[in-house]
Amino acid sequence: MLRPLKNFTYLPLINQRTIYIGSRRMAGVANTYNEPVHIGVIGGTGLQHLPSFTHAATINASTPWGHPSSPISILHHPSPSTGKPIPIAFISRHGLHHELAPHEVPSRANIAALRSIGVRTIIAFSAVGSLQEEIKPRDFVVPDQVIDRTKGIRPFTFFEGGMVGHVGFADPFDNKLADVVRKCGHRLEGEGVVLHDKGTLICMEGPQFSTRAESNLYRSWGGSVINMSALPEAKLAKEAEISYQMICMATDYDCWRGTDDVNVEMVMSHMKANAENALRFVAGVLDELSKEELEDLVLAKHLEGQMKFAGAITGVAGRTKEAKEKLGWLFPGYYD
Ligand SMILES: CSC[C@H]1O[C@H](OP(=O)(O)O)[C@H](O)[C@@H]1O
Ligand SMILES: Nc1ncnc2[nH]cnc12
Repeated sequence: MLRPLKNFTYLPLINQRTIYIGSRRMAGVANTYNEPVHIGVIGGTGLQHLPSFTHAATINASTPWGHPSSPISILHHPSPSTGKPIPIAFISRHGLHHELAPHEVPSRANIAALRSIGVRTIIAFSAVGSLQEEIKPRDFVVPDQVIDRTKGIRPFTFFEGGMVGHVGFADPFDNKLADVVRKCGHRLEGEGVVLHDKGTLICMEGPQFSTRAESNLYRSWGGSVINMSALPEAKLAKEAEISYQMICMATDYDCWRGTDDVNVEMVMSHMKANAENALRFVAGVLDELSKEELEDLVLAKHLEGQMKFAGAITGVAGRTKEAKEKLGWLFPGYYD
């Protein structure tokens, strides 16, 4: 069994009386959850809900970096080994109705809110364009590298305003978690799921799609797939000592082929047609992560404490009160 974290801090909660599951409006779901939740899922385009899970609570979180993209839904996933419910925290990246553009997603609030309720492992889902012929629309990719083509307009770090931190980002995703995700994806192969084990993900600024010249440039760099959402999400997860892996589903060939240029309708129709596989993939990963032998991975024991030192480069005399307060909220006890 996963144990409660030490130093667990509860979120300030705001009363909420109404929650949404799928298209159903439900009243009376709890607005607090008194156990730590270790696994988070961030749903992207076309994956705004995880409808097959039991909805245990809806948390309206507030962080020093604002409110997350959506209320956090606490979902119960039955552990395949014990049958006991494992709680999962779900956030819809673009809001409950896709009202947030990629550059408007409050990634710091999303990551900070998830960490504050105990989350140490995040599975993030994304609809991506394919930059390679062999990655066909509806194929899944577990990327292992990222090229940053955002434009510096999104807040991208927790360490600023009087406390400097430098975290390693050579591997933007968590290799151990990636292995679990790949294993689960391969189990579904032959049932309509095609999985590519690796890939370089280009994260562009958007919200406009790429020009043809850009698309060809990214191909010449060895890019496999493209989206607008991996960054700063993956950077912030790394800073927050959270094990993070993105699962990508190709929805188009961007515009490099010269025919069938990407548009929103194309993305949504592939997402809709393959949503069942996407949900099965995520559920399979959650099944696996619920196993007792993966407890240390789920708790990201291998990352624990790394920011104590990475964030202590600023001498005590140089630290501002505001930075100390904000980082103290994220990492209770680290910089006392
Ligand atoms: C609707 S097409 C562009 C949009 O789709 C992807 O979203 P997400 O990564 O959240 O699934 C892409 O990153 C863009 O935000
Ligand atoms: N071609 C594309 N470019 C950027 N983000 C995307 N998301 C889905 N398809 C995309």
